[in-house]
Amino acid sequence: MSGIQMIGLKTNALKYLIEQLPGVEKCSKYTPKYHKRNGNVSIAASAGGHASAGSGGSAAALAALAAAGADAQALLDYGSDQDELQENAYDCARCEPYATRSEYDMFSWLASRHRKQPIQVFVQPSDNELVPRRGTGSNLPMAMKYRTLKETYKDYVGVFRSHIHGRGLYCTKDIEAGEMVIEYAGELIRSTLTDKRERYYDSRGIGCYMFKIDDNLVVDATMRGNAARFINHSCEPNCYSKVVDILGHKHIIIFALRRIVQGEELTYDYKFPFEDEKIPCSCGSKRCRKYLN
Ligand SMILES: C[S@@+](CC[C@H](N)C(=O)[O-])C[C@H]1O[C@@H](n2cnc3c(N)ncnc32)[C@H](O)[C@@H]1O
Repeated sequence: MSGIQMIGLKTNALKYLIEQLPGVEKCSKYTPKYHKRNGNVSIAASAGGHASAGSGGSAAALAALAAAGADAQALLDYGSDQDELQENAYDCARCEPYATRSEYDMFSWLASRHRKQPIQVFVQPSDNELVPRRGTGSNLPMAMKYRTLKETYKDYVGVFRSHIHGRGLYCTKDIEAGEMVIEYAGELIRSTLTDKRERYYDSRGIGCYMFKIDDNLVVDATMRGNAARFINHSCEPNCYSKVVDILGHKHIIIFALRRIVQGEELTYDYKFPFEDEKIPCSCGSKRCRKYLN
């Protein structure tokens, strides 16, 4: 098998596409099969590009081309009036950076509208139905519940595009009231460091994700964290956050305020302090306070 065959250049579908590339008319040694020069088109180049087989093809092709009208002609003319092809500044289109993505936001793809969100399924369990538990809402010691949470939380949550803001965390499997949902994980830092870090993140255009534990400690989830950092605020939330002492260490745990069904966005009240510079709230709840702070 020749190299040309191996990369598929002998397949008709590829020939059909390549012959439409801008600048192709400059390949003087190549005779186009489908997109003949000067608008002289073969059968397969008709209208939608679907090859019509059989002998009466040329008449059908002409009819189809006439039906396609200006569009087909525009396709054939494409590139013919371009004198020089532009060189790619990065040598190759594959090396070109994405123009629409923020340079430092590694997770902007999570908000893609092409990521299918979990479908909401409202099934109320009947009173005598045994609700499956995963040991994060039971009367077990906090350390045991926390261990179960670490092992299971990824089965229950997922990050998707949010109607509230950017990305949000969604419930992918029903969660019972009182259960641990996820830990707000990150780097535990002294609060004296936060201003310096915030300035650094701002200067680099990096979105800053921090959660205050108390006056001395802050969890910085900006560079090292988990999906909890994508939880949006709601004035009527379905979760709440609580600082929990587990074996002598402080952890921020997000708990379910009520039963949450698959497909619901998880939210908690940020309880931001009142400030003059307002952040408008878009939680959309009936009891929305209009601002986050
Ligand atoms: C921890 S992030 C939440 C994740 C964020 N949606 C993202 O995609 O990165 C917190 C920021 O999200 C925005 N946000 C969260 N909840 C909001 C709400 N209800 N209304 C408006 N903006 C909100 C605010 O800019 C807030 O500072």
